[in-house]
This record gives sequence, C-alpha cells and structure tokens, in this order.
Amino acid sequence: MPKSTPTKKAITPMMQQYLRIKEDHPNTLLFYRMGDFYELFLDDAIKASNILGITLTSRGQIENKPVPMAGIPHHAADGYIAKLLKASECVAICEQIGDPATSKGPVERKVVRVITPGTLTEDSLLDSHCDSLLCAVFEQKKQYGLATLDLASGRFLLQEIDHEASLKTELARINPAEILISEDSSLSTLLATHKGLNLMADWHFDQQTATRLLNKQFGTQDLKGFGCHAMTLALSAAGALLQYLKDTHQSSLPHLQSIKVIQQTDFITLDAATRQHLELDYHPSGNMHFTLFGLLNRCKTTMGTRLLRRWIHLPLRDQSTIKHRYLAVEQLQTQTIIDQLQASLKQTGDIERITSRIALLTARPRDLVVLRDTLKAVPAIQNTLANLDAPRLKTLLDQTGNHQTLAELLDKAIVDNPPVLIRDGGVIANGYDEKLDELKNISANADQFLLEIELKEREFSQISTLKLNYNRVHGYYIEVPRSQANKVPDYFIRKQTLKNVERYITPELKTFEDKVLHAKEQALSYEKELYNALLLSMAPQLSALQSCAEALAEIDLLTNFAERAATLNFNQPSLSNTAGISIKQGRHPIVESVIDTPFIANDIELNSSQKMLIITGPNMGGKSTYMRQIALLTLMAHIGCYIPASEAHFGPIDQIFTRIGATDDLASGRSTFMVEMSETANILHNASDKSLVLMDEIGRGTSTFDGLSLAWACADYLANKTQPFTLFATHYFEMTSLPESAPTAKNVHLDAIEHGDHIVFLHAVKDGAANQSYGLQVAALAGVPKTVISNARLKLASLENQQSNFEKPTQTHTQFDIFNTANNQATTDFIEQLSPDDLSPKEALEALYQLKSLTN
Ligand SMILES: Nc1ncnc2c1ncn2[C@@H]1O[C@H](COP(=O)(O)OP(=O)(O)OP(=O)(O)O)[C@@H](O)[C@H]1O
Repeated sequence: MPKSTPTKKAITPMMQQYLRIKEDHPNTLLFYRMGDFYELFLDDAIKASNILGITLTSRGQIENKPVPMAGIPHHAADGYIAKLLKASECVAICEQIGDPATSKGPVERKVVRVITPGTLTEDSLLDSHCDSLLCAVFEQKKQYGLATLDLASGRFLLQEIDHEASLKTELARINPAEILISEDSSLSTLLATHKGLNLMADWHFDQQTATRLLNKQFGTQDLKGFGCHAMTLALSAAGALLQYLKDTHQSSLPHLQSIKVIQQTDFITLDAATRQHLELDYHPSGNMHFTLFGLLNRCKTTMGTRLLRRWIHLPLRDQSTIKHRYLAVEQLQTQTIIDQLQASLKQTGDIERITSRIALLTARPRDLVVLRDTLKAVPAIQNTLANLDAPRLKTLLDQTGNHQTLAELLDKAIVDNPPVLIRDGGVIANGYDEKLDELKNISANADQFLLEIELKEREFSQISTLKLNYNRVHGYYIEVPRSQANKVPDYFIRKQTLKNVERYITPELKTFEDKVLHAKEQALSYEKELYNALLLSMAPQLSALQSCAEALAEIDLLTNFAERAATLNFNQPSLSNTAGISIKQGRHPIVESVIDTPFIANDIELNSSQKMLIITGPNMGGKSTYMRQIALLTLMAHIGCYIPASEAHFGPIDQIFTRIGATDDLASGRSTFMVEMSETANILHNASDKSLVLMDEIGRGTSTFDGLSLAWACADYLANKTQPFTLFATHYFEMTSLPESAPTAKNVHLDAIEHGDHIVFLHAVKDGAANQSYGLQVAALAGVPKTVISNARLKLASLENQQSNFEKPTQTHTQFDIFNTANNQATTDFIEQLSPDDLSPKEALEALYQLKSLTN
C-alpha cells in the first residue's frame, strides 16, 4: 500500500483503478499491465527500481506531487520477477481482462495471480535442482504443527513436533522458500530471521475450517484415510497453507491429491549445524563439487537430482527400506543396464513439474511435447527393468504405468516443434480438429478462393472487366465499370457508386469475408480453447502421471547410485540391530576425489563396549577428515547408497551430531565461542546411546584451562552418561587420560614423521595417544616467517620448562594433570612448587586460577 493513500479527488480514472486494486494487495508489488508493459507505481516503483536497477520515472501527479513509476516489458517479466522473488518480495500480476475497444474509461483489470517465493510452478522461475517449498507452522503451548507443500510437484506433508529445537532442526532441513505463521504467535520472534516469513491473521489457522478445506480439496468425508485426522496442530497449519494457495493462485489445485504424514522418528535427525559442517549440499566456496551432493549427483533427470537432495537430507532409520534400496542398486550395477537406463532417462523431462502445470492449466505447449517424449521413452525403461526382480524395482516398474493412449493423443494434438506460447498459435497439429483445420485453411487459402470467385462471377456475368477487390473500409467487393452495370446478376448487391465504377457484394462473398476476416482471430482463440480442453481432459490422468514421475525419479537415482558405486569403488554396507559402527578401509569420498595423492583408508570399530574414540595427532594429520568420513559414510549408508569402504556394518542410528570448526554467527549476535557452546549444549541435551557424535577440538575457542576443563567435562558426560558413539578429536593431551575413568573410551591417533626440516603426515589411524602436535612445523609449512617460527620455538621451550617446574616428580605426563582434584596432595604439591619470586604478574594470576580450579 502506498504510504499515504491519496485522496481520490483529481486522480485520473486509471490511477483510481490502480489504487483500488493495490488496496487489496498491500504487501505485494503490483504489476499493473499497460499495453506491452507492466507498470509499478508509487512505493512499489521505488522498491522495484532499487532491487532491479531499473529506471524510476514518473507519470502524472497526485496532490501536486509526481507519481513515481517504473516499467518492465511484458515479454521480459520472468527474469525481473525471479530477481524480486530472490529478494523475498511477492508480485501480484494484474492483467487487462476487458476489451479496450468496448471499454468506457480504463479497461477492466484484475489480479490473476500472486507470485510468491513458496508457490512457484513456472519453469522459468524455479531452480530445476531444488525443491521450492511452502511451509505453514502453527504453535500451541510450545507444540508445533508443520505443513509443507511443494506446489510444483503436489507433494504435501504434515508433521507434529514437540520441541522448539526440533522445529528449528526441521526448518533447517526443509529450507522453505516461504513460511506462513499466525501474526499472534510467538513464532514471529523465534523465526524472525528466516527468509520469506509471512504473517497471517490468526483465524486462517482455525482447525475446523482447515479440516473442511482439506476434505473439500481431496473430495473426502474425513481425513482418517490419510492418518492425520488427530493431528490438530498440523491440520491447522495445512488449512492456512491451503487458503493462502487459493488466494495466490486463484484457481483450483487438482494435483494436490493427498497428504502424507511424516514422523520425526522415521529419519536420522541432523541439526542445522551438522548439515552445514558435513557440507552435504553447501560449500563455503560455493563450489558444489566439494559437497556430498555434488559428488553423488550424476542423475540424468532433474527429478532424480531433486530426489537425491531430498534423500541426502532425510537418511532413514528403517533398515528394511534401505536394504531394498541396496538390493535395487546391486541389480542395477551392470554396465549395460546402467548405460541402457541412463540413455533412456536422458530422453525424459521434468514431468513432475509439468504435471502440476497441466493441473493448474499453465502448461506451455513445449511442456506437452516434453511430456509426450517422456511417455514415449518409458517403455524402454520398463523393458530394461522387466528383467530385474529386486522388489523395489518391481514396485517402481509398476508405478511407471502405461501411458500409450496419452502419448498418442499428444502426438496427434501438438505439432512437433510448437512455439513457446499458445497465444502465438500454430500449436495444435493439423488433423486434430476439423473446425480448426478449416479456419486455418480459410486464411491460408484466401487468395486462391477469391480468384476462384472472381473467375466464376466473370464467367457467369460475361463481364470480362469484372474485378474482385478489397479495402479496409468496405472489405471485399466486386467492381464493375458503370457501362457494364446493367449486366450484373440480380444477386449482386450494390454497395457503392463511384464516378466510373459500381461496387457490389454478393451473399457468397459476404459469408467468405466474414469467414476470412475473422478466421485468423477465430483460429487463434479456437486453438486456445482446444488447448485448454486438452489440458482439462488430462485431469483424470494427473495421479498416474505423478506416480510415473516419482518412479522415474527414483529409478534415475538408484541407477545413479549404481553408477557411482561402480565408478568410485563403493561397496554395499550391511545393517542390523546389533549396536555399533564398523568400517573397514573407509575413505572420505570428497577428499579422495580432490587430492592428487592416494587417499589412506582407515578402519573404525565402535560398539557397545567401545563407544568413544579420543583422537589425537598433529595438525594436518587427518583428524577432521577421519571424523567427517565416518559421519558421511553413516549418512550415505542410510540413504541407500553404497559407501567408499571395503566392508561396513551399521547398527541402529537415530541422530548425527557434529561440533566442528568455528564460525561466528554475526546475524544472530553470537561469537565463535558462543556458537561452539550452543552446539555443544544441543549435543549434550539431545544425543542418545544410538546417536553418532563428532566433537572436533571442543574448547579451543577460550582460554586453555577453561577450554580443557570444558572439553574434559563434555567428553566425560558423553562417555559416562548418555553414551552415544563419539569421535572426540582434541589437541589437549590431558584428554588422553579419559579412558582411565571411562571404560568405553579409547585413544587413537594420527601420526606424522619428521624428515630433517620436513614433516610427513601418515594419515593412518593407530591405537593409542599421539605424543606430539607438530604445530610449529605445520605453521612453517604454511609459510609463517622463519623469524616468527624461531621465536615460537624459544617461547615453546620456555613454556615447557615452566611446565616441568609444576610437575610432580613422579608424574610422567608432559603436562600438569589438573584433574586429579580429588586428591588434596595435588593442591599441596602445586602450592609447594610455586616460586612466587619467579612469576610475572600474569603468570601469578594464572597460577591463582589453577589453584582455584584444583579446589573446585
Ligand atoms: N586419510 C587421508 N589420506 C590422504 N590425505 C588425507 C587423509 N586425511 C587427511 N588428508 C589430507 O590432510 C589434510 C588435513 O586433514 P585434516 O584437516 O583432517 O587434519 P586435522 O588433523 O583435522 O588438522 P587440524 O588439527 O589442523 O584441524 C586434508 O585436507 C587432506 O588433504
């Protein structure tokens, strides 16, 4: 809405119409159609010109002030709209719907569609490799209902969540383009920084209205069949979502045919930090090749690619489903089968999204050509699959269905290479409809037809100078010299008398004229009618097409898994209910693909009697790589993908947590250490004995003693209390004594050897603790100036010297054991060894802190 609504006095009728329409769309940029342009006015114009970098002009005045205006060519609107959506703006498309020729005042206009980031279906506005999702969240007493819709495919999901943290985790996974919440709920604060947040009036979330709307949408009496009738919170969210769609799309949504319930417990949970740390489909460099998704994606269809992304974010807990996927991959893993299937899949298009556009009656002619070609490619895929008997492949084969009739219909109806838009005509093939053929023939053959009439009339009247002519005012007419006028047959009707000639029309010519003059126009509008009827006639097949699209996506993805396994030497893991993670000769798939040297494979053995590994070793030794590798392999195994290992076994896993690396979260005002601690707190609160936890250098973001104490206490808590499978990498050597008090913890290390000035990293994981950190050598390797390194060496020697002064004569540890606090002797020893005269004020203060920590 313009900031100050001008009084309507002295405003042009067009501007009055604009303001009236704008009043109904206060939070969207109104694209007001004027001829070949969409015009934006007032505040909308200013905003759009800023975001799009287009010229801001003005048109007319309101209250003596120029009205800001910015225009966008109609034919190039998609690109501009995409940019506005990226900036989280919504756009209302207001078209001329009246006839300018018959309109008094401004031609009638109407908003025909509101385009919002979460409700896209247009090919040109969507990322073909990513779902674009709309979420509605409803909150009641810290319980949450979530409805998620992919309008471009019709996938509609409901879930209920009972923790604020889980809600955040889910939203991080779903990554919706737009979120709808009630303006009265506390969610507006909780989700304040989320992109595409849209506040709706509370009544939109009324549960009874929601149930009624959903039943109407699905044509059902109740929602029992979908298993969601008791999910009151999620239903409220779904109702608001449906209402929003109806408001923005202004049309029915026949491709929303069902709703699925998902349970948190069906999937291995990964919180937002873990998704980021594991670089699943995002890399700080922006290079997708360095992500798991980038490595695994060799899908031949965009549907398969999107499914891969979905699977990567939703590893399953249900081992039976995963085993069926393994079995399918196993059977597909023959080069000829992979080649055959991938060749056929290349012939297919994105029929998932095309089906939705057919349902919304927005499919373009080329969509139908792609659908036709896809349906024609399906039998070859079916033939290849027919020889395989893995149950999942059989199910998918059935799901592809038989679409021969539809393919034939499309073959008959649409020309081979249609124009982009139906409004240009030339889309419907000859022979599909007699009336259209006739209309097209009339305009195409008009000249010939006129010649024939001219000849016929000349012969009949015996007037050799009779001519057939056309002008814009009188249309077609027959012209005869006045001298011959007495010879004209009596069915000639005089139209005009000029000095030397008489002009006539005949009934036949009149009919022809009507036909010809309107034939082109009629052909165009009739073609549009036929096209719409064709789209409507496909309504009964939407569901079968959706199933086929789903099946093709999964066939593509499973074939892709088979190809990746063969190309990258991945093997099938085994799954069972025996707790543990056991991997032989595992490799980090992404590091392996980017390094020039051979990757050193490593084993891991975690089970109920060995739940934690304390991992030490030099900087650059490979600790982080090893830990991430275990998490990535666990995740890959649970999406049905083979893994880079010679053998592997996984027991049940419920969650994967990581605390790796350090980044500020400036947006929400959290320092590096604060981020580290919040992630740690989340792990300590939520990890169970079936979770996999990765802790990398916890505590390094604060002072040594604080950090070490925290690291110790966290590891101790995990090892002795919650007991998840834990990989704990640290540079604090003190941590290596944890196994003494935690029987399920064990030390492993990565080694390096020195060769003169050089250091060689072995990257092999071995039992026991490391004895050196090689920090200075690594710094030298990284190019830190020699003088700095020598200075550091001196400082190190002095620190080590100082430290050995603190040590008890009997201790063999290289550092002072601050954890032996139960023993008063340690405190006494510490005090006895203090030499106050030799301490600087800073060292004295540190000693005081140590003393304090010993007495705690
Ligand atoms: N198993 C391996 N085989 C071959 N190269 C490896 C292996 N593991 C790690 N590397 C190489 O070593 C580099 C450093 O590994 P990584 O970051 O895991 O070390 P780190 O021990 O965690 O170091 P820091 O303690 O400094 O964080 C990797 O980028 C990779 O190039």
